[in-house]
Amino acid sequence: MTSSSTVLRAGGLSMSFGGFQVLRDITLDVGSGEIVGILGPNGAGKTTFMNLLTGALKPTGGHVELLGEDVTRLPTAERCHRGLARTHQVPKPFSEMTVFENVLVAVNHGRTRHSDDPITEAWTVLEETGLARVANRPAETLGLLDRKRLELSRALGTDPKVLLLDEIGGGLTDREGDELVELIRRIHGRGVTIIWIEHIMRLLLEACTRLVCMAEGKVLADGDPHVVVNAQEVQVAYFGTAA
Ligand SMILES: Nc1ncnc2c1ncn2[C@@H]1O[C@H](COP(=O)(O)OP(=O)(O)OP(=O)(O)O)[C@@H](O)[C@H]1O
Repeated sequence: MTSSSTVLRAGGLSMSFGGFQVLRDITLDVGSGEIVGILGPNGAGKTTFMNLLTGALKPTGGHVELLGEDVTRLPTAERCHRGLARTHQVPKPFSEMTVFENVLVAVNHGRTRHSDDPITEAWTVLEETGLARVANRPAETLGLLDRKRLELSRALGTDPKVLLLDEIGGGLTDREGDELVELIRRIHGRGVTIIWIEHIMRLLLEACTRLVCMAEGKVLADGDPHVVVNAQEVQVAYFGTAA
């Protein structure tokens, strides 16, 4: 049974592509106010899992609950209106629009609550994510790091209750990584629950209250981040050898 503080629930989620089973019976409850990191080797099924949570893919088994309601059959846009936003591993902005316009679209069309002042709200997001300096540039002219910041900005523009991040830290310097952790903590401090898929373990250990390790489409370990990272089965799955 889902606890009253559970904001997102994967109930026995499975996914197959043709005869290839990518996810096997994944059950995960995410409570309000958690920052849950998800790590696992390439091909573990992390992005597929996120795609099932957001509705980009329909599961071959199991269900998804958002804020206590079954949303398994709802499309991505409807889940977004209910408070579930994501970033993509490969940024997907509206390329010919400016950075500001991209976020304005999110503010105007990604929320249930009508914004009385979408321009100020979009600007506030860009200031928070550090993109105000390039607000008037077409999105297609941004480098990779700013495209990732724009992914995050567009997600924040929808005013999410639950934010899913897919490898947003890749390619950052140590200092940029520190800034990202700080930003994610700030967003979390406003009451947003966060699920963060990432390969950079340092970032997850610094930011997350809980860590889940996936391998071969299953949850291998789930709990305190330092305990999970040091678990022998996680070391073997992730590094190929025990520490
Ligand atoms: N649309 C698809 N059709 C067929 N196979 C797919 C499809 N999407 C993903 N897969 C396969 O499912 C497996 C899991 O992929 P997924 O992208 O979810 O893994 P991941 O853990 O996110 O990996 P990475 O860390 O490399 O991003 C991989 O073997 C992948 O090739």
